[in-house]
Amino acid sequence: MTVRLAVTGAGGRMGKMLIEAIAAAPGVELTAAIERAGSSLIGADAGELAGIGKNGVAVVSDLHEVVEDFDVLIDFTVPAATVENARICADAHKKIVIGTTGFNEDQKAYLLEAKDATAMCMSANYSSGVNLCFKLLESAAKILGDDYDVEVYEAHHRHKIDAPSGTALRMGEVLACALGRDLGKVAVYGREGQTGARERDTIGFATVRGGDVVGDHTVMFMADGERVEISHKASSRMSFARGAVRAAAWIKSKEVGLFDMQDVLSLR
Ligand SMILES: NC(=O)C1=CN([C@@H]2O[C@H](COP(=O)(O)OP(=O)(O)OC[C@H]3O[C@@H](n4cnc5c(N)ncnc54)[C@H](OP(=O)(O)O)[C@@H]3O)[C@@H](O)[C@H]2O)C=CC1
Ligand SMILES: O=C(O)C1=N[C@H](C(=O)O)C[C@H](O)C1
Repeated sequence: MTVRLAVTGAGGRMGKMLIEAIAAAPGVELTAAIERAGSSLIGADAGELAGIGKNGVAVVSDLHEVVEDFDVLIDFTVPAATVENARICADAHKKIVIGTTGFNEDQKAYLLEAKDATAMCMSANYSSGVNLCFKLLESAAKILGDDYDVEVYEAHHRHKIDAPSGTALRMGEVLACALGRDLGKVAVYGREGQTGARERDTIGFATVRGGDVVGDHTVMFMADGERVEISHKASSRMSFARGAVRAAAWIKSKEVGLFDMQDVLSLR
């Protein structure tokens, strides 16, 4: 049976890409598109908005209005909006795929609670390539161990509002877990001034913002005499959108619980 999908943030960079990806994927259809109240896009045709021609789905401003019209919501917006949308989905027992990054601790705790009421998939990155990198990083960290200094670099477009990227932070978590460290204690978010020599167990993060960079991530494992780098470079948001649509089709059959793209790709 066709899985009915809704997209919040329909006019955003990822929203438009998701509408296009849904139109191209088998077994799914777009049945609702939502933008923020007051947006000039309310009432527009979602297909036209995404540049793929009319699809007959009008953009609305209130998720409640269309909550019975879809099976799974795909949400790539901002943290406050995602938390509110997750609450509405949990109350209505609708599944949700979350791509938004930059949540604070309270927002994360709230989302963790919502998993008891519905099935949620939450990933900082829905591309298959990045999810492969998470596995490679785990292996590399276990094999290279404490003899190598580990640092995470990321670059994104000038419009990105959170830093480090959700993907970089997830990479940090994967590395810390594989190395038996607590990321909260060992993370260093940028360096400036008289920092002193690098402390052995730290995991550093470096952030670059500018232009139209879709998303670059590199983890460096550095020792005396050699360096290993594991890199991913996204050149189109379609890689994220296809993954999120795949996750939405996958999560339709789940009842409750919190999942991520590693579950969808059977990488656990
Ligand atoms: N997990 C993954 O694979 C990926 C995650 N992301 C994440 O997805 C999120 C969105 O990225 P991107 O599409 O580039 O961002 P955009 O700014 O292009 O899109 C965000 C959308 O959310 C809407 N929005 C903003 N504030 C609110 C609000 N308060 N209530 C309802 N809607 C709101 C915006 O509307 P308006 O324009 O009117 O403000 C816009 O349509 C980011 O957190 C980003 O990090 C991005 C790519 C991949
Ligand atoms: O904001 C973006 O653009 C992206 N955000 C995600 C993140 O924060 O990791 C994923 C991707 O790199 C693009």
